[in-house]
Amino acid sequence: MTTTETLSHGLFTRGEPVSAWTVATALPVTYEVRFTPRLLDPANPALGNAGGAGGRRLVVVEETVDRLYGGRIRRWFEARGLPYRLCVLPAHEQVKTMDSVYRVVEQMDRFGLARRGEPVLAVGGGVLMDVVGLACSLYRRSTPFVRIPTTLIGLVDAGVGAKTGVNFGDHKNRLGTYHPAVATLLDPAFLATLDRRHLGNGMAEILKIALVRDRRLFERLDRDGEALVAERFQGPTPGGEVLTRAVHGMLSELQPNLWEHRLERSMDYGHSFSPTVEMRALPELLHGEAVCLDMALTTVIAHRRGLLDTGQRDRIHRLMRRLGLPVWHPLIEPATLGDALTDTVRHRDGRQRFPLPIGIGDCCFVDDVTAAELAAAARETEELSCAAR
Ligand SMILES: NC(=O)c1ccc[n+]([C@@H]2O[C@H](COP(=O)([O-])OP(=O)(O)OC[C@H]3O[C@@H](n4cnc5c(N)ncnc54)[C@H](O)[C@@H]3O)[C@@H](O)[C@H]2O)c1
Ligand SMILES: O=C(CO)[C@@H](O)[C@H](O)[C@H](O)[C@H](O)COP(=O)(O)O
Ligand SMILES: [Co+2]
Repeated sequence: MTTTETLSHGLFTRGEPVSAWTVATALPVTYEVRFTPRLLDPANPALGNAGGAGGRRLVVVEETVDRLYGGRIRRWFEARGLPYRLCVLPAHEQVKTMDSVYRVVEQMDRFGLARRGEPVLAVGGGVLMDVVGLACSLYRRSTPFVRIPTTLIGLVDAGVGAKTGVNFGDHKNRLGTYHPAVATLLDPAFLATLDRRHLGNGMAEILKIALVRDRRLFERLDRDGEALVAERFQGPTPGGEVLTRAVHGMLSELQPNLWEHRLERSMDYGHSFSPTVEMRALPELLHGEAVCLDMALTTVIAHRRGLLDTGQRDRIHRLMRRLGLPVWHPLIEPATLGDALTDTVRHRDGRQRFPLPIGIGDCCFVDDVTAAELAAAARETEELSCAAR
């Protein structure tokens, strides 16, 4: 058995007869998230430059978005004489499955996608982002893609992180990868056609960020949230600070722990019980609505623990209602919460690691929430919800 004295790159032996190797390397990842107004203006080159100019583009567009913007997208490419193919994909929670991923992979094969120089463009909401992202992370073991989010959740959350995924059986996001897009282009103009319910849905993920790390963002939501939803971020009420603070807050939390080696994650707030609740209610509840139910319950738990006062609890619930979001639902009950607790503990490697708000704008993590505490909090949340009607 030879003894290796020299250490080749990343391969370590210890000067003994070689029978075991340790391979260590780092995977450098850089990606850009940029506000890109007037994205579909043919004078704006961003759509074709993102991820590197040149080459053809496979453009995967969610079917509603194609109906609303597909003509402008086609005209953008044709005005510039750039070769492209547009693939229209139905993308909503009930088709967030591997079958949708395979549909994208089939289009990638038919297009004859080059491995590195032809990033796929994903244009749609969070479901489309997650499906196309997963297809790109699997295709030839990693294919670049560019995200163009068209919903509020997409703009501030699904479009800016590293996660891709689909549901499997009754389990939310059970299959997925960490595969950030090479670039995300944010154009709030897409919100002009987003319905009110989906705007409120996105506000829930912005409220998540505000409650655990950004009190000023909460103040902006409290002051302007209803008007921003009514105006779809296109009116006189200034929405730029809300969107910018939301994206900045998300990226500030994601960047240092992008692969989630640490499972105490403030961006998990609102996502301890919501995955189970969302999937059991499907298709009744949107993702953000389930997240809001989770936050309304955990706000009550935090209040019962003295982490925030009665005025703060009631102010948070009041804002949720003003944004058109639910504060309580029949699935917020002991059996469902118990099942959610069990699955979340598995997801967090054996501990609860529940983010709980401290006042408004900060959070801590706890591992000792009991079934009795959950049951009492669920009852109190229902009572508060009934009293507010
Ligand atoms: N990967 C992540 O980090 C991450 C983060 C947050 C949420 N998510 C996922 O995102 C999903 C929720 O995303 P979503 O709220 O965007 O839902 P969605 O993707 O289902 O889109 C919502 C609906 O809006 C329509 N739509 C999209 N853009 C439109 C526009 N500009 N105008 C009019 N209608 C438009 C679509 O047809 C769709 O029916 C969930 O599956 C959630 O798990 C992922
Ligand atoms: O919903 C998502 C991601 O899917 C985000 O809004 C959320 O903040 C976080 O990423 C949570 O960690 C939930 O993500 P997941 O691992 O359960 O998919
Ligand atoms: Co979420």
